[in-house]
Amino acid sequence: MSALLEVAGISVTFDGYKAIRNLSFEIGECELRAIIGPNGAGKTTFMDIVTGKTKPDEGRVIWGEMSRNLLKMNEARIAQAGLGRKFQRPTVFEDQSVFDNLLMALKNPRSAFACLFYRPTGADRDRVEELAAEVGLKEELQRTSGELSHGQKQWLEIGMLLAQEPRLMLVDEPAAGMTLAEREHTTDLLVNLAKTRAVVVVEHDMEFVRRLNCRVTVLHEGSVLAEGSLDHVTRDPRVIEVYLGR
Ligand SMILES: Nc1ncnc2c1ncn2[C@@H]1O[C@H](COP(=O)(O)OP(=O)(O)OP(=O)(O)O)[C@@H](O)[C@H]1O
Repeated sequence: MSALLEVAGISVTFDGYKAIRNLSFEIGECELRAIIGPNGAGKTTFMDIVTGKTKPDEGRVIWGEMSRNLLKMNEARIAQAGLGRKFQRPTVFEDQSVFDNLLMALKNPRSAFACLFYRPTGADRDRVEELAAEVGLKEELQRTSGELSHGQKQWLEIGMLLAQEPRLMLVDEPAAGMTLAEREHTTDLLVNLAKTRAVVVVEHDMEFVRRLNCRVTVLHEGSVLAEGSLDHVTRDPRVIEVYLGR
């Protein structure tokens, strides 16, 4: 399997502290991957580098079959190239309905002129309904987004990200603050999404990661410490040491 995203030998230093050290990582098309690691392991910085928010001091970040160099692109161009990122805190427009939030997220022309005269087409409405069904919000389309539960807001934001048709979605701590039922829905949703695109989930909740039933990458001190199934990595003495030995 050829990689969709290839990160090779990246390093980043902040004020003399090496937050990422010679880190390499690959993910293929339609692969689901969990990234775990203790606080300060470099998970957020890693995602910042892949999405163009932070530039590494060294290394390569290569994307897609054309082997495009993401380090030469800014955040907006990286997003256009097909990398979508979902941050931990939902940022939906609370005063707007679920329908309108999804509609605004559709991949339509975004010039000021086009926005001013924008009227949704039948195809736009169908796509919004499809997205709502995909994330489990079909019954909530007319509700004001601010009324949704925390979990539902997260799903709405995942739907808004999906509207941009990313080939790789980076999802930061989706389970945080969710009820058990919401967590279960979210794992099913992510597993389903990874059937048609690559999904990277950064998560602390091990039960959640277990339910994802996917390959796991363990980061520690800015490098990959272990990789494999959750059972494989949690049996690794170095991983046990990092999580329990201090
Ligand atoms: N802008 C910055 N300036 C200085 N140090 C930074 C900066 N960003 C991150 N760091 C440091 O780099 C290291 C990695 O941080 P990062 O946030 O990537 O870890 P993390 O694995 O996401 O942690 P958490 O699980 O707590 O979110 C930490 O020691 C952090 O303090």
